[in-house]
Amino acid sequence: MALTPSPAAHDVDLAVIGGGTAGLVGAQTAAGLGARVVLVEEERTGGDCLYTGCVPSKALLAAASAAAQARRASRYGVDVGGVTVDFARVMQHVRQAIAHIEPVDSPEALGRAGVEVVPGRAQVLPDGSLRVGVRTIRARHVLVATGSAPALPDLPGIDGVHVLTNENLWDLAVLPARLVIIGGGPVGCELAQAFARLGSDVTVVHRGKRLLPREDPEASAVLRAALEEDGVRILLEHGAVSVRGTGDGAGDGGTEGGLLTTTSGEDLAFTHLLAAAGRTPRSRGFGLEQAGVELDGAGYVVTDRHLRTSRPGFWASGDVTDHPKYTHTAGVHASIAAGNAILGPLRTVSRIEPPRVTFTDPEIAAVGAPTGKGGIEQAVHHTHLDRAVTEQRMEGFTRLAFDRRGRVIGGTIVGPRAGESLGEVCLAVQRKLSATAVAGVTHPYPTHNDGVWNAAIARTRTVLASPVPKALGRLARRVQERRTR
Ligand SMILES: Cc1cc2nc3c(=O)[nH]c(=O)nc-3n(C[C@H](O)[C@H](O)[C@H](O)COP(=O)(O)OP(=O)(O)OC[C@H]3O[C@@H](n4cnc5c(N)ncnc54)[C@H](O)[C@@H]3O)c2cc1C
Ligand SMILES: NC(=O)c1ccc[n+]([C@@H]2O[C@H](COP(=O)([O-])OP(=O)(O)OC[C@H]3O[C@@H](n4cnc5c(N)ncnc54)[C@H](O)[C@@H]3O)[C@@H](O)[C@H]2O)c1
Repeated sequence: MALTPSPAAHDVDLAVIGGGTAGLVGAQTAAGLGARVVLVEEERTGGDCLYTGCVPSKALLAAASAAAQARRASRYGVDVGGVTVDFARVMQHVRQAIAHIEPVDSPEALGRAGVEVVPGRAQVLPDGSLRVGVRTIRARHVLVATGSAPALPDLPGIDGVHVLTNENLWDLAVLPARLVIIGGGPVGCELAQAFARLGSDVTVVHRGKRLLPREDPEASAVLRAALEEDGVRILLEHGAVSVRGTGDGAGDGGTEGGLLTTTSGEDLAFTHLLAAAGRTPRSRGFGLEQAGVELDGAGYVVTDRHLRTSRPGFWASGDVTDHPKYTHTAGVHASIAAGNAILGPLRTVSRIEPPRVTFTDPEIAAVGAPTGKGGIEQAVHHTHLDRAVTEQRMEGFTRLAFDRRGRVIGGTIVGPRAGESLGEVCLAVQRKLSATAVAGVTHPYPTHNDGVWNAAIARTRTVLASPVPKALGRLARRVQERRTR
């Protein structure tokens, strides 16, 4: 959405720098509490999630999934015929999804919520005020919500080729013929599957031992098999060493082709190269450090549990901090930071590892304590999940982690729409529900979400079969027998 300059200069309660998810939620939270709020945005409100992250990537995956489902329909006895992908229309669908959501994040919507949007780049002055163009904003509190940018691997030759990132990918007019992706994290995996299913020849070069290294190892293995079934070539424990442009892929928005040399000495030819190798915080170049806001070694804004920075009156949330980089985390943390700024430091960030979903097929969904690390766990493999059987989608599993008191402290679900089933595990973890409590709730049959119920029931049975509950059961029976004598 285009921004138009606003003239007035006045003091406010909260100035927000950045109009992505964190900035939008922080500004609206403070305005909802009756505060006078301005939000400074240098490009367009909506941020990464709307324009270059969650929304376009999920829209692309939806198109890719349609292609994959059509190709695989014959497993159900349904023959669809040849599948053709019209990439221009796929990208039109992606833009339509963005356009549908855009008004919600627009300066007009913010204005209606009581937030004044100031277009331009905020510069923090040593006295803590902000300069935006010719305007100076003196705010009682400042929320830094400037997000992160894609990290470009520092490789010899990389300056000589056009590198795709999540920022410029959405300008592609032609489907990449040979796409090499550096990185096997969430961005690399989601986009590898999307492009492979749309018809690109995709190779992922990942230096870790497994894809999604932060998730359950079995989830990584299932995902690897799924991507390979889609035709993705996966090189694990492989780094990129250098890049050389060859010009082969020219003709698509100036993108050149080239060769990427890996640590094993292999030359991978590409028409398009995508960097999905992590993020860099946008914390430098606008006066934060000079104003006394401490950054860590990687450049993230250092915050305490109330999301205060080292400079009094300055708060931070979202990707610019060292917290997990998800839209929901950015939003929740921004709401905490803005509320604390206006009402006093009442709320702290949760210590629970936040929910996360990698939207591949199958989806990899997890929350709380990591699973697959050998704690108290209960797994249900989806060969025993009737809905998965009916859809021939039995490759996944549901694994719950428990503490010594039998409470759910984490879970991983791998399967179709696993992200939708994760909500219940989030509730159980957040509210410290026991396996017995989850097992005691009637769930509809047959659903993918049954995996959570079945795991809780299996755990409850295991606990009941252990010596102490058995002895208690015997004791209760004896008491009843005596009473009835
Ligand atoms: C490809 C991809 C897919 C993703 N998919 C998901 C997903 O499915 N689910 C999920 O939960 N998360 C997902 N994420 C992560 C999610 O997008 C981010 O965690 C989230 O957008 C971070 O929001 P933010 O507000 O911190 O930053 P941003 O959205 O980056 O917003 C920061 C804003 O600050 C502005 N800005 C920066 N500096 C200044 C300045 N000095 N003055 C004025 N303005 C400034 C920028 O222009 C920008 O608009 C994905 C990320 C990527 C890259
Ligand atoms: N569905 C979602 O919620 C979703 C989707 C996409 C992104 N995100 C967020 O965005 C963040 C960034 O994602 P990402 O995938 O770019 O980063 P990441 O840090 O999660 O993963 C990048 C991977 O690339 C590997 N790598 C880095 N440099 C390399 C090199 N030179 N050669 C080979 N491998 C290399 C790293 O070992 C790492 O595991 C994520 O942490 C996540 O929070 C979320």
